[in-house]
Amino acid sequence: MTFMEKLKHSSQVNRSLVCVGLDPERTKLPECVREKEHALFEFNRAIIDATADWVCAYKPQAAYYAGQNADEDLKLTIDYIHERAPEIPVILDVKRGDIGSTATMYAKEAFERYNADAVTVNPYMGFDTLKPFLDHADKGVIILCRTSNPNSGDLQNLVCGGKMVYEHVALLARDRWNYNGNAALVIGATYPEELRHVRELCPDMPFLVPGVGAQGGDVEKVVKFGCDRTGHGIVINSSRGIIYADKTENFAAGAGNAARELRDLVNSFRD
Ligand SMILES: O=c1ccn([C@@H]2O[C@H](COP(=O)(O)O)[C@@H](O)[C@H]2O)c(=O)[nH]1
Repeated sequence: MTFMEKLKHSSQVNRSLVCVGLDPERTKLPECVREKEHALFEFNRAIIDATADWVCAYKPQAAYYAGQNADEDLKLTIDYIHERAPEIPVILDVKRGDIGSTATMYAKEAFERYNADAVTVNPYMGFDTLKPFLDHADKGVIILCRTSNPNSGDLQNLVCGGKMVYEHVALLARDRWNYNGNAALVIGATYPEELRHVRELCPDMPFLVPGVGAQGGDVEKVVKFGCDRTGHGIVINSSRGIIYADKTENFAAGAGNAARELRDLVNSFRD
């Protein structure tokens, strides 16, 4: 199955538009796992077991593994998701972007070394830097468009040629970069009006929407403005809001409850 087919299937089977962000920070882990070998993986494994029935995707953010000298934990985590919940796609959040020859190696890293189903990419350097990812027709390529952070408008809202930069990105993704039907966009939950606008520009494209939970995005607006005409088309990510819902040794059950509650809240706003 391609990433797009897998995502459609998992969101239907689990009736979910929720993605759990697997962004574990060693110092924040409960004591019962912190000292274990491969502590990040052990933490993730318990979270995956507790949430697999409530989500449509998992999104490990690569920085949490690279920054804590834990690449092996990332590999173990992705392998475990494929084994334990093979129907749920893995989005590797790395926001890559570099010249074509280097991008080819980044694509190999994401899709061959880590066996991710989809990857996030930064479009700042243009099409030739995205092509090595987009050419993997079975993999998802999720392009930063209007990101959730406070200063995302510094560049993304600049007007050139009568349109803002993020609008150019959305139109390029729709008209030029989606030649394999595997492109998607990142739109932050913290910018619901922009989400509404990009949905108008790209009625059929899937969106990864981070920024609910810890960043305070409005779930109702995300669902109402972001869903496509079939009531799908968005993957709503929450990382800290789910994985740290309970900081005790009952953390996994707490994450399971938080994921189920977010799924149900999202579904309460779907048509
Ligand atoms: O615009 C963006 C793009 C990516 N992210 C990533 O999503 C999660 C959000 O974590 P929370 O704990 O739910 O705030 C994190 O991995 C970011 O790197 C984003 O927040 N905004």
